[in-house]
Amino acid sequence: MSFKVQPTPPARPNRCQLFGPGSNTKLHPKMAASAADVINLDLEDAVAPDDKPQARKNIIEAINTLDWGKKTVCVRINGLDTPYWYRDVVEVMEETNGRLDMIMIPKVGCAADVYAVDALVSAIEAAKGSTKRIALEVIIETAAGLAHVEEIAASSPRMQAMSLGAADFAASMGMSTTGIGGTQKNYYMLADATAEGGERAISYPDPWHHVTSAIVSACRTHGILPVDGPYGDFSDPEGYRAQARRSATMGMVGKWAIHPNQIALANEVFTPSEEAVAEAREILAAMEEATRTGAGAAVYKGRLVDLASIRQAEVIVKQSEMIAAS
Ligand SMILES: CC(C)(COP(=O)(O)OP(=O)(O)OC[C@H]1O[C@@H](n2cnc3c(N)ncnc32)[C@H](O)[C@@H]1OP(=O)(O)O)[C@@H](O)C(=O)NCCC(=O)NCCSC(=O)C[C@H](O)C(=O)O
Ligand SMILES: [Mg+2]
Repeated sequence: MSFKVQPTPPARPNRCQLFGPGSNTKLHPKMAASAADVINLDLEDAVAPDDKPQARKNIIEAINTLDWGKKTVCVRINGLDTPYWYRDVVEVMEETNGRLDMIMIPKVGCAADVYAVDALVSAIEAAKGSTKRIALEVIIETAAGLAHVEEIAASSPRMQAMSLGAADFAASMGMSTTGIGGTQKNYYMLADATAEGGERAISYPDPWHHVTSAIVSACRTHGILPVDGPYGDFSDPEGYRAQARRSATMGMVGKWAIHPNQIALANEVFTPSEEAVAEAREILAAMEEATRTGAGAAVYKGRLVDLASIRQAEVIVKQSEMIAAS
């Protein structure tokens, strides 16, 4: 272990982030009543340019009047390369009544992008005399975002979460796909022609593996929640579940939903199952017994468990306890 202790991320559930355009007021009460942990009211790509001013007003109205329960309420502002973003921050922060929790910055490419928003947010908080500190979440969805992911994670004490935006990421990287998340039909492995059995098996690796791993590593280093972004085909629950399971296995804590039928899937995958929690507790018990007898390792169901297994098991138990307490 490094002398620098790995910081713990914010202890709040972030299994599902439900998105909805600020321009579609019909969706806002449904979002508030949903089972998502985080709500992302969107001013960016789901809102047409001419609709941005009205979308800001709608979002302010929704934040001020709807019952959001214990949800984390977040507004996605426009990118820093647009003329919209500063008014997004100013209007939403000045005209909401304290229920806003977080601002999401899309297409972040370097730490200075976060610094700029942090400066504006700080000035508005000071001017309002607000004691609540608005958190920041960023989306890694450009080549520059990936190249600078670690400095972005370290950019501000307001940083709470970092999401992967698969669609913009694919575009920025020049990837030959229009799919949003999931495996891609032209990204496949073909078994060696000389392999036994005749038929050449096809498998589909995860094209998002590298950026997912980079986000998780940057987030874990700096105590931030790593989150998987959208899965565009909301009529494909199995595809969503498979993508979410891969992300969870890689260390992400949740995933976006762009349609209500994805919420339960995210909550299912990112809530440790009773079976997983029971097994983790058994591993902890086995290691406690081993430690008591002076051994550094033990055998659990025919496999080795050691001190690292304690840390792995604790991740599952702590996550389950945090979700139960929320
Ligand atoms: C995608 C949609 C436009 C589909 O909407 P719709 O045609 O209304 O779907 P349904 O008829 O199947 O809806 C069934 C009921 O569910 C309600 N609904 C739909 N969407 C939502 C929602 N997001 N939150 C809450 N409730 C919702 C409908 O009103 C129906 O209700 P009822 O009539 O009472 O039965 C729509 O789902 C939508 O707008 N989704 C959000 C799109 C969005 O925000 N996109 C931005 C995020 S993804 C992104 O930006 C990419 C990323 O940045 C990247 O780069 O990867
Ligand atoms: Mg995007």
